[in-house]
Amino acid sequence: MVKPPRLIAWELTWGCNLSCVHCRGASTSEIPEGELSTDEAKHFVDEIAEIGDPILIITGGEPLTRKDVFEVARYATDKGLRVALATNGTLLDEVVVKKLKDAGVQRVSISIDGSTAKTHDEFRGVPGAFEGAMRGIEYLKKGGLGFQINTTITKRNLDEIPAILELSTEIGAEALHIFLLVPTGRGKNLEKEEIPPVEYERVLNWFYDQQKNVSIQLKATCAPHYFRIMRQRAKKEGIEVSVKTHGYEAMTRGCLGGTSFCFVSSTGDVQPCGYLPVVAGNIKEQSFKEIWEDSKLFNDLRDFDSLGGKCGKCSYKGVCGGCRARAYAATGDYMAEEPYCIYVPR
Ligand code: HEM
Ligand SMILES: C[C@H]1O[C@@H](n2cnc3c(N)ncnc32)[C@H](O)[C@@H]1O
Ligand code: MET
Ligand code: SF4
Repeated sequence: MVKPPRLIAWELTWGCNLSCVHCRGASTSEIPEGELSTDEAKHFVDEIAEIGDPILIITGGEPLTRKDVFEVARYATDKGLRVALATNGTLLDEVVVKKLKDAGVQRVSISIDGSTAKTHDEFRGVPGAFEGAMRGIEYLKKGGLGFQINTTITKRNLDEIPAILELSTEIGAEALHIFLLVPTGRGKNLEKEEIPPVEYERVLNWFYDQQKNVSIQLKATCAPHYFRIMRQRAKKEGIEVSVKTHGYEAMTRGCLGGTSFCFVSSTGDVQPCGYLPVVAGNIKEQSFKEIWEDSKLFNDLRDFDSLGGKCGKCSYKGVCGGCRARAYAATGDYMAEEPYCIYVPR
């Protein structure tokens, strides 16, 4: 039996008020064609609830540009899903925060891609984006809604990551989740902004060390090599990786796409993640259950022994798996080896 997903990121709309250089989405101010209607959105929630009770991350585009976001969130909460909202923060105010709370939203993520307004605004394409996000965070705090910071690491902000961690702690974030740039969507020509593999190794080792120094939760998302590094470091320290020593990170793995996570686009395409533009099926044409359980794409991704190149030979393939989106961006084959890993399997 195929286990249901534990986490679904749902691009409720691709409409957005910012224009970030790296965005995986189309994210324009135009009204997207073929976007799920409110009824279709609710039907999708019904289908998810039929097979499980995952964390549902309502994302975008900018989900707060869609008027029925609260109605859809409420509906999902009532169906027993744990709802989180991913936003750039600029459209939050007192009323919006109250509506999110009333809809049962449990946590909000705010994207911060620079420790200063200059870096963040240049990244996000709109002056005032940083100030808007900080203002949004104040509203969340006043309204008593917990939040986490999501940061995408690129060459531009690599040196600011320690300052972003400090800022996240200072402003009272519950967690800092780091993402590593995937050159896809509008960011597809940003290969030159990806940090080189040795820098990945360095920043992820730094991240491992920080978990011992700070009280907020740190999580490496879209950085599958972290889970190898965690085990290599623990081995050196002479400790076993367990929930007791490494918390939640001990129970999860690098790439979750297709095994316990999937992404659903604004038009209903089901993908392993938002950065991998390969479609398993569309929920307007097939049931979500059928797509999740039976599609070739998801079944390929569940078979770690079919991974190509060095990922297939690696003893860490069970805990890492490489970034399938980066492999696809580099080669056109989503099962190919992760191109940004320096580890040589023995
Ligand atoms: C509860 C609050 C949380 C929020 C607000 C949040 C937010 C996000 C966002 C915004 C994304 C990117 C999705 C996208 O737009 O493509 C994401 C991705 C992801 N998150 Fe979280 N997250 C939360 C909790 C968690 C937890 C508890 C986990 C534990 C497994 C998790 C694991 C992931 C994974 C695996 C991805 C996949 C990224 C991808 O492949 O597209 N998140 N999360
Ligand atoms: C939902 C989160 O995904 C990030 N995000 C958007 N596009 C990309 C990309 N191409 N690569 C990595 N992260 C990305 C956003 O900055 C936000 O923090
Ligand atoms: N627009 C939101 C953000 O910037 C969520 C989706 S980003 C692809 O965090
Ligand atoms: S990353 Fe988020 S805020 Fe930025 S353009 Fe994309 S959807 Fe909009």
